[in-house]
Amino acid sequence: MKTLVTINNINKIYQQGQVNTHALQDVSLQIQEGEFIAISGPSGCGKSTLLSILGLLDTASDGQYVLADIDTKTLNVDQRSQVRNKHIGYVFQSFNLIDSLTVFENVALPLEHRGASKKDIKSAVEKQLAAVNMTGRLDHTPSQLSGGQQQRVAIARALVGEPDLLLVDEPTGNLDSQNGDAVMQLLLELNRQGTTIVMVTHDERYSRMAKRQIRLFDGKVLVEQQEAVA
Ligand SMILES: Nc1ncnc2c1ncn2[C@@H]1O[C@H](COP(=O)(O)OP(=O)(O)OP(=O)(O)O)[C@@H](O)[C@H]1O
Repeated sequence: MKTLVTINNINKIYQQGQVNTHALQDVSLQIQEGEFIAISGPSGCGKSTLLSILGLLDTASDGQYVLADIDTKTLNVDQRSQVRNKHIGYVFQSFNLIDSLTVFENVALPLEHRGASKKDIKSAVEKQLAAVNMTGRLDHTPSQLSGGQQQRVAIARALVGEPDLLLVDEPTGNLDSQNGDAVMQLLLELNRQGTTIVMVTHDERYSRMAKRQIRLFDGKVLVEQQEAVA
């Protein structure tokens, strides 16, 4: 299996006035293609910080992050957003869909940023919405959808550019248990089809479904468990 992510001794220190918060302390991690990793741990332990660094939404204070053989330290701002657009899909707890756009337009956004043709956008968006079982809602706006449906559209948007890595932050956090279960089943199915997933979750039930579980505590990796390969 190919290594997709290597992080070595990542530290993240937030500075706010006189106060320094050491949110991540010497975290090292390798992610292979095809893995499904759940990151859990108590509130404030650094889960979202780690995910934002993996997603190139934030930078580490020090340490190394290599994504798809690219040393991210060498990237300027434009290159970072290009690498993010090409290699990463990000799903937020609060969906982050744009309500003035339709479902189709929301999912099309990453491809429009890449300058893809209208024809390619149409076929990729329709394929992705079918994969999350949201065909038939193309012209709705997000506010006309249930929370579970909005999260499925957000997953379609994250996957439409065929990223190498899907990062999901508390994907079920704003959903009732039925919709949460459905989103989790969708993520498991996407992983079975080959998508590499890193998911932050508070929910033990969901973290146990991942093949590999990482527990953070006070910004450090506390325990790591991996499902035995039969
Ligand atoms: N922008 C910021 N500025 C200052 N401190 C921050 C910032 N973001 C996070 N922190 C601090 O860094 C630590 C880790 O925060 P983080 O959001 O990564 O935790 P978390 O495990 O995702 O928490 P939760 O489960 O509550 O979402 C916390 O102490 C938090 O207060």
